[in-house]
Amino acid sequence: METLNPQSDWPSRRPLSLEPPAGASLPAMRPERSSAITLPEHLADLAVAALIDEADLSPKPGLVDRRSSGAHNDMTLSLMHASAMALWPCLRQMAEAAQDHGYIDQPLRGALGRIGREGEAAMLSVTAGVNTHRGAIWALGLLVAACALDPGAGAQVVAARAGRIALLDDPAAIAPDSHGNQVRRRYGASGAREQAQQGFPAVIEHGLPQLLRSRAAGASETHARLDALLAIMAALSDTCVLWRAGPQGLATVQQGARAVLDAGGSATLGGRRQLRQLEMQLLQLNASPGGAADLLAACLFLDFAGSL
Ligand SMILES: CC(C)(COP(=O)(O)OP(=O)(O)OC[C@H]1O[C@@H](n2cnc3c(N)ncnc32)[C@H](O)[C@@H]1O)[C@@H](O)C(=O)NCCC(=O)NCCS
Ligand SMILES: Nc1ncnc2c1ncn2[C@@H]1O[C@H](COP(=O)(O)OP(=O)(O)OP(=O)(O)O)[C@@H](O)[C@H]1O
Repeated sequence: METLNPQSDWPSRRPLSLEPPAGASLPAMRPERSSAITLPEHLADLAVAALIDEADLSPKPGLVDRRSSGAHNDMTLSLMHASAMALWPCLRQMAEAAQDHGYIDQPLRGALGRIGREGEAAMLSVTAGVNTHRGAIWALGLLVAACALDPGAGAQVVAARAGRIALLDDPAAIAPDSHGNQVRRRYGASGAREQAQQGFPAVIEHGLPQLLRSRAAGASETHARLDALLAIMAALSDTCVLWRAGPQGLATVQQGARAVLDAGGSATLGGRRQLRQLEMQLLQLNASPGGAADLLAACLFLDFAGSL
């Protein structure tokens, strides 16, 4: 585990402005589907767009964004982009496997597990071993597969279907001594696996409703997405935070995220003050809400896919 070095001159340690940088473009809108591409290709396009929009979204507390590398000293924004793009073939193959198969069963689960592990290998080869998107491959892989099984379905149905896939055992899965598993043992916490198995409640009950509420209240797309991230952070048992900062750190992150929303959200002066304080706390804890970031990408994917 990393230790905080207050003397570090790494730019990510400095809390920077909480305003979107001058000249930053608005997040990309949903990529349109051209008649020349297949449904699995389109779903992979949407998932990669969601990953790139998540990485670009600024100012995110503790996470890699356009301003800095947050609490990470092994990742940059360009690495996140390269990693997201390297995942396109694996996401397309997961959607193809589901479309070809047509229903949920053990062989489909096995195929998705194999493709997911190949996707992780592709990610690690592009990033020279850095875990940029492990949790995102898991969440988005399940969601593209669920979407390919029934492209007209709404977000809640897609997420529930993804949960049914996640509930099946993958006989070929290796049980690594991952950070998530260690935190599960130490604190009895639930993590990425359970979140998927429950049908992504952090996205369906918190992230997506907040995205829609903030848009309806007139917030810009950037602020609506930041509010969605904060709503997920406030509700999630994020094993990335637990691993680096323990239960006390997780409580600080959840309460801090809730305080931004209670102050009116990221678009308001009061909310921005709270957000700045949360960012300083995360940097002091050397913690980053990586699980919430993955679920924001999942939320953006479901938002894009909603009108397929
Ligand atoms: C289930 C996964 C994510 C492993 O989870 P585990 O908690 O053991 O690992 P790890 O500590 O590496 O965490 C994974 C990542 O999940 C994200 N995360 C953390 N907490 C949460 C949470 N509460 N909810 C959602 N995501 C979270 C973080 O980004 C974290 O880095 C997955 O990598 C896996 O088992 N893959 C096997 C291959 C497979 O079956 N793929 C299928 C694709 S459909
Ligand atoms: N913008 C982002 N910035 C940082 N992490 C992100 C971002 N988007 C998604 N993540 C997720 O966060 C996870 C990386 O977090 P982290 O580096 O804390 O995990 P780790 O490699 O398990 O642990 P550690 O780095 O503490 O040893 C990735 O799996 C990734 O999916």
